[in-house]
Amino acid sequence: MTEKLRVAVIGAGRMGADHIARLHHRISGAEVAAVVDIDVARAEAAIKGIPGAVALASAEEALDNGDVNAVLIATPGFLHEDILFKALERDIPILCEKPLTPDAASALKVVEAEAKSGRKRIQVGFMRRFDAEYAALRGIVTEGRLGELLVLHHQHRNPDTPAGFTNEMLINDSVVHEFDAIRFFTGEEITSVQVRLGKPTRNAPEGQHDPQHVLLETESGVLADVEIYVNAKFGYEVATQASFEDGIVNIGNDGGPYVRTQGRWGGRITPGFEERFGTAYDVEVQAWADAALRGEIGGPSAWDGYATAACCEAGVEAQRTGAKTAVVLAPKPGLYN
Ligand SMILES: NC(=O)C1=CN([C@@H]2O[C@H](COP(=O)(O)OP(=O)(O)OC[C@H]3O[C@@H](n4cnc5c(N)ncnc54)[C@H](O)[C@@H]3O)[C@@H](O)[C@H]2O)C=CC1
Ligand SMILES: O=C1[C@@H](O)[C@H](O)[C@@H](O)[C@H](O)[C@H]1O
Repeated sequence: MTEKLRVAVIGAGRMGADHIARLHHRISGAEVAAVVDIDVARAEAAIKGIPGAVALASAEEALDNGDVNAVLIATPGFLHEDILFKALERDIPILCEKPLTPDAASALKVVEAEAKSGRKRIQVGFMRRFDAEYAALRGIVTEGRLGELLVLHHQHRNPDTPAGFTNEMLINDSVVHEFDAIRFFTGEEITSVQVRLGKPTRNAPEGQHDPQHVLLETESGVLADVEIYVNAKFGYEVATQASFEDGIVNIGNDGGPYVRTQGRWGGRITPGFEERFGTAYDVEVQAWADAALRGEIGGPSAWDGYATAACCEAGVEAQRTGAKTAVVLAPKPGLYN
């Protein structure tokens, strides 16, 4: 049995660099063995101060490296499929940043390949499941102490978007987390998606309609709505209000110390996802490492990656047509039950 994960991190950009620091400083049972980036200077900068780590220019090279026994994929989503297949072939633990792949057909191919192998190796980076408040809301649903969950209201607000963030990316990059969170809270699949485009902000770049309102339904009829607003300027805020038969639960609203000083009162809004979900990412990666050392996964599976990809596909179609669009899933392989 492996005693330590020797991880190849593929992609050393915003998220990859954050995961490299986490693996190096805070995660036990796992170390950075290699960092891959097409921008080799970036990979070299990322391994500085990490003894024994090497900078490489391709995922193939990393996966062929005898010192590597696990992989964390943090390249843009359209590059995930190829690396996933190579890593599955090597039968090593995989933590794949969301999205699993950018479309349902390719995600299903990954699910089918893993199911054929008979063992789950892929964990998908839906870190919100590891946030204490998300887990608490899921706990309230499963305990049933507030009765049935009826309606979910989600807000997903980013201060701004990186260059090249397209209209579809509001769904594929951002709302994908809400699809997963709604599936997580309810324990159900999403059955339909509708997208409404209202009055846009002047702060959105050319070609991007922001904000958007996404309306969803789950198998038992729970209704959910998501305000996705990615040029909201004021800070990074991701919150949910859940209506139950016997109560209302809010998570993700500004917490932290409420300070009164020098004639002012208030707190701080997190500037980005690294700060808002920093602890959740730590817990996520630790859960992955612990489970991988037991030969298991410790969080959302390739099926979750596939199901959310199918929601995104319906969402992008709904963005275009404005119509309520069904989410149709392939039969779930027994491995994921
Ligand atoms: N869970 C979460 O909250 C978040 C997840 N993500 C996900 O993380 C992944 C990476 O996103 P970011 O770090 O924001 O992107 P980024 O653009 O900052 O970084 C991507 C890196 O991959 C490198 N790269 C591109 N092609 C490559 C190739 N063929 N081989 C090796 N390296 C290559 C780029 O040079 C760059 O350094 C995406 O899947 C994204 O959806 C991103 C932000 C937050
Ligand atoms: O995954 C993420 C980004 O890719 C995405 O662009 C943001 O909207 C999300 O809040 C963040 O968690």
